[in-house]
Amino acid sequence: MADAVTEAAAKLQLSEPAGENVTKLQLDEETGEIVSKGELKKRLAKRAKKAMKEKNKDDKVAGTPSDLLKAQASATAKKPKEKAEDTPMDPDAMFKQGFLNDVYNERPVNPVTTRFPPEPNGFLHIGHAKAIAVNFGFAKYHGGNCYLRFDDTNPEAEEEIYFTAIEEMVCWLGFSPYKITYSSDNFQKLYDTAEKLINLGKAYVCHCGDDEIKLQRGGEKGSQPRFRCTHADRTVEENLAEFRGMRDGKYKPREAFLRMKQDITDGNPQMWDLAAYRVLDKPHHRTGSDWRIYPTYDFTHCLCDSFEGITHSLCTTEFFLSRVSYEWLNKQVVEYQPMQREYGRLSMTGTVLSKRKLKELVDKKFVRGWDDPRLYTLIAVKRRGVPPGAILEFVNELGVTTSNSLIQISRFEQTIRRYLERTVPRLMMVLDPVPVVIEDADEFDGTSLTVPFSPRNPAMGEHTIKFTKTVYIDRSDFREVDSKDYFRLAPGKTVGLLQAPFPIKATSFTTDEATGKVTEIRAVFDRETKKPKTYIQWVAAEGAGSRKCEVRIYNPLFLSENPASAEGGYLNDINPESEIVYPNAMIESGFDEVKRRAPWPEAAGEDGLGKGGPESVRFQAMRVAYFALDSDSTDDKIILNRIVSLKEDKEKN
Ligand SMILES: Nc1ncnc2c1ncn2[C@@H]1O[C@H](COP(=O)(O)OP(=O)(O)OP(=O)(O)O)[C@@H](O)[C@H]1O
Ligand SMILES: NC(=O)CC[C@H](N)C(=O)O
Repeated sequence: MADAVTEAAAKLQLSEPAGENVTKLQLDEETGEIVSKGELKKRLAKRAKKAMKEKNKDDKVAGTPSDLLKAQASATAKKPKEKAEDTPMDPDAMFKQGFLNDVYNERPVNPVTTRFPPEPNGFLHIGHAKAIAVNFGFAKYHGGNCYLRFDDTNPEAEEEIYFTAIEEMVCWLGFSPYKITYSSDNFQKLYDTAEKLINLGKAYVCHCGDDEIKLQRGGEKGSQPRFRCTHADRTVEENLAEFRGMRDGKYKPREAFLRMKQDITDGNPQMWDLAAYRVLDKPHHRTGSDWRIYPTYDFTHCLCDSFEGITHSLCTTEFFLSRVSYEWLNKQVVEYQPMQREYGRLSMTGTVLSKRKLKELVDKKFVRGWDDPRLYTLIAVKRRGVPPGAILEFVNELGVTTSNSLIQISRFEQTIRRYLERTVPRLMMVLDPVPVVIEDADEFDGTSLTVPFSPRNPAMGEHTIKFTKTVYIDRSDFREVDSKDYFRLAPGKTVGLLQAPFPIKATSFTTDEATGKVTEIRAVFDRETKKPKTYIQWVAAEGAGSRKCEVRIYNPLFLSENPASAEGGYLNDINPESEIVYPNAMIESGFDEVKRRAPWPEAAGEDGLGKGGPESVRFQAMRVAYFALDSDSTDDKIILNRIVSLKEDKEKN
C-alpha cells in the first residue's frame, strides 16, 4: 500500500518539500519508492551499471518557517513539466475516422438524428457507455440531435426505477437528450401500422406453439425443409378480425400472435415470419391496462426509428442480421427510411455484466448494492469516483469498429489513471496512522506551509497545511528493525517528510503489549542530511485541521479473468480481498478545500461548483492512490473509495 508509489506522485513535484534537495524526487520503478534523484541515480547505476545523466539542482534547505514559505512559493512557480500523457487525445477522434466516419459518409445528411434506445429493465453497464458515446457523440459531432428512447415494449421486465437511473447516467456522461421518448408513446400508431401490414397481406395471426414454429423453421439444426403453417393462408379480413380479437382479450398469452409474412425460405432467420405482436397479461408502467397486446422489438424498433426521423440507427453487431427485417418492414409501411448500421460491443473481462448475475451478487450481499464500486454498472463506476470524461476517453481510445472489444479491467484503469493524473489535486493521507513525535520541532509546531494542489498545473491553486510537532505517518513506512535495503523510517534511520522543513530520524518507539503493534515513534529532525534517500507523506495532528476518515480500497471482485467459467461458478471466484477497509485513516486539512471546490475535474456531466455528487470530490493521495468521496459519507464521517491505484497492479509491501 504505502509502496503503491506511483509514477504520478513521482513525476508530480507536489511532493517537493520546502528545501531544494527535495525538488528532485523520483519514482524508483523497481521498488515503487519515491526517492531522491541522487539515490535513484545510485540505484540505477548499480543495477544497470550505467551512470544516469541527471541535472543537479542545489537548493538549500529552508531553515526557518519563513524561508520555508518562500521555498514553497518558488517550488509552486516552477515551470510545469510537459509530458506526453498530459495531452489528452482528440475527443472527436472516433467520429473523424474509421467506422463512424464511413457510416456518416454513407448518408451525409444534415441534420443528423440518432437515438440511444435502452430497454428499462436494468441498470446500464460499462458497455452501454459505449452505446451512449457512439449515439449521442455522433449526433453532437455532426451538429445534430440524439433521442433517449426507452424501448419499453415488454412490461414483464421493465420497472420504473430504471427510467430515472438511465436518464441520470446519460446526463452524467455529459449528454443532453434532444427528447426523451418511449416506444410505448407509439402504441396506437404501431397498432395502426400492424393493421396496415395485414391489409397489405404481409401479416397473419398464428396460433402455433414453440415446437411447431421450430419445425417450420427447419427443425433441429435446420436440417428439414422450411415451410409455413396454414394460418398464413388466412384472408386479410380474417386476420384483421383475429388481430382485433387479440387486442380485445379473445386470447390468453401464447394462444395467438401476429406474424409478419416475410420469406420463410430466405437464408436469413430474421426473415422467417417473425413475431410482430404478442398477447401479454401484464399492465404496462405507462399505459396501464390499455393494451393486452404488445409489439415485439423487431416490429417496434425500425418503425420508431422512422417515426422519429432517425438518420443513422447505430446498434451493436448482434443486430446485423436484423438489418434485413428492419429494412423490409419499413419499406412495406412507412415513407421515411432510416439506416441501421452495427458496431462492436464493449465487454470487460474479470467481471460479470449480466443482470441475473449482478442481481445474485447484490441479493446474496457479496457487494454493497447495484452501485457497489467493485461492479461495472455505470452507477457503480460513478460511485467509485471514475470521472465521466475518463469513460468517454476510454471509449474513444478503443475506437469504434465492427469488432467486439473484450477489454481487461487493467486497461480501463490505465486510462482512468492517466486522466486523473492530469485533472485532480494532490493531498497527503495515511491509511494506517502511527504518531511520530518530533522532539525538537517546537519552533515549527503550528507553522503554516503553502502547498500547490498540483505542481504541474498551477491553475489548480494552492492550499495551506499546518506542520505539527506530532505528525502521523503510515505504519508501513516504519520498520522496527532496520535493514540495508530499506529506505524509509527505522530506528537510527532518516527519511524525508514531504513538504516538511527537515528530514526526521527515528530515535525510539513504543509498542502495545497486547498486540505488539507500534503505538508511537519518537524522532528528531536530521538537520545534517540534506538529501534523504526517500520521502514519505504525513498528516498533521487532528487539532491542526487533519481529519479522520474511513478508506475503502477496492481490488477486482473476481480472482480470474473469466469468472463466469470459473470452477464452481462465478460466486466461487470472488476475491476475498476485493474490499479492504481502513477505518482509522487520516487526511490532511486540504481535503476540505478539495471538497468545497469539487467537481474535479469540471466536466459536462458534473458542471458547476458543487453540482457533482460526492464522487466528484476526487484527488490523488500521494504515494497511496486516487480517491473519491463515497456516497455513504456524512458531514461528520468521511468515507473514501479508491478509484485506482497509482501504478498498475504492482503494489508491494
Ligand atoms: N456491451 C455493449 N456495448 C456496446 N453497446 C451496447 C452494449 N450493450 C448494449 N448496448 C447497446 O445499448 C443500447 C441499449 O441497450 P439495451 O439496454 O436495450 O441492451 P441490452 O443488449 O439489453 O443490454 P444488456 O447487456 O444489459 O443485456 C442498444 O443499442 C445496445 O445495442
Ligand atoms: N437496435 C438497438 O439498438 C437495440 C436496442 C434494444 N433496446 C435492445 O434490445 O438491445
